Amino acid sequence: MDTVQHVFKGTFIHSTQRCAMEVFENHILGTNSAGKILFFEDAQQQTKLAQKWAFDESMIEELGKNEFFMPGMVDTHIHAPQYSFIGTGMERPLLEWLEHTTFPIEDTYGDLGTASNVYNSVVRRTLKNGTTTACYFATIHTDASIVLADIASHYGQRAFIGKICMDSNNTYPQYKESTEESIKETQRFVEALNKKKYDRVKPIVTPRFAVTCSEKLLNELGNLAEEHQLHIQSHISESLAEIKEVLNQFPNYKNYTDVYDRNKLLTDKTVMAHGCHLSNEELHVFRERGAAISHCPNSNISLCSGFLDVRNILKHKVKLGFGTDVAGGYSISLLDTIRKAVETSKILFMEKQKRQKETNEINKLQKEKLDTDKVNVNGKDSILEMETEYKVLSIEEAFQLATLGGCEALSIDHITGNFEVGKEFDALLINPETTDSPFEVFSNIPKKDMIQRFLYLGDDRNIKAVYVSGRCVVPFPNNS
Ligand SMILES: O=c1[nH]c(=O)c2nc[nH]c2[nH]1
Ligand SMILES: [Zn+2]
Repeated sequence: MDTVQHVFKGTFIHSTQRCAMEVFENHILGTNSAGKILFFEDAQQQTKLAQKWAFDESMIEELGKNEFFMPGMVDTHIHAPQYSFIGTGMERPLLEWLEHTTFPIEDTYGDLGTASNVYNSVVRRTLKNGTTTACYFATIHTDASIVLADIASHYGQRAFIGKICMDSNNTYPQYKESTEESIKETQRFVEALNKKKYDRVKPIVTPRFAVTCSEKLLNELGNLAEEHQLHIQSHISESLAEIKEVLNQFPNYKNYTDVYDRNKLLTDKTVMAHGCHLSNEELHVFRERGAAISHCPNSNISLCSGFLDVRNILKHKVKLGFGTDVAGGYSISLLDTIRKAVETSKILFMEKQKRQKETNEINKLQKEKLDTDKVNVNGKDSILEMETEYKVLSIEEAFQLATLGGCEALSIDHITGNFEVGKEFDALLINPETTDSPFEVFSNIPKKDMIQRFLYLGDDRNIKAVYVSGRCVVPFPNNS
């Protein structure tokens, strides 16, 4: 029989595919030595569960009155080396920002000391802020990318690590590799990570974006991913200038999505960052392939790239997770992403409302004109089509996307993402009443309101502990 490792009692919140947020008060959850959830039931079943699973009731860890567990958050898109310049240099649009800020700094990561220092910081900082799974871009340097994998594994973060591939760079030519080198080094990187047999760290094939990749490179990377059944990540349709560049570089392709799709880079293990300007036709292809989008609202605003219409992505049933996109995004916290995603959706809502009002007014004038002129021929064609009702992304839906949604996007939702029995326990213990909490909990506040307040106002001071696969990884052990 499974040995019980932890038993927690108190309030738990999580999402399922059908329900954005479920709150379970007075519940009891047990994990085994493999970090999997053995039981999750009403605490009235405590004695029965203790007998069934042969644990002593004195081992139960009881949560404080307003404390609760939530699933760990999933950052589906983050650039580890860019953490060194987070919060600076965002006055330029994407392509200029890459040329002037990003490429020159990433180019220095051939130095393992630099890499080790920054990668230690970014893994610690993300974990402390509740990122239990991170999907990282590193740089083109293979050995430094292996260092990132070692560090993520050392701290117990669940991670995908990508050694960046790019064989063309018109704006900063010293930062690139030859096509052959890029493929050979990706193979070496994948082999090195596989050899290490990490528990929860995996390689991910990472063409930077079509702008810095030749067709041959994209093609070979697609073959490699197919042969070894690997995950894939890249960027797509982030800014209009980028799309123009891609259409110029790849004249024989129908659109940006087609460039990745015809090179086998759009699979059910693919996560593409941004997608702000994807057409509905392209979203259909995403849906058919089972490929995911990483929504990075902080970066989309910071680099003035565009607004992603989350509602339209969900309507097309494309898998969707959240990304901080550090350092195009200036915050490593997914709580910030949750807020920016809701705000972006509200901005789109207001824009649509304004358009609807104007459409109404035009239609009214048009109708009056038709009536007075008694013009009937094709009269209906003059009436503008009304937008159907637009529903703003709720804070609960944003919570769902930051947790279970991220796991779906990375195709690990069968492993973790909520508190279903059998899944690995990736979780955050939240204390809304910690002494230096950035918000107050007044007495008798309803639980749902307190949770909302944490999502809008909380930060790492409220994250008392972080668990990945049942192992407590924050607070950090004394010697690490
Ligand atoms: O936000 C972004 N950050 C990057 O580093 C990058 N590279 C290509 N496209 C990109 N977009
Ligand atoms: Zn990015």
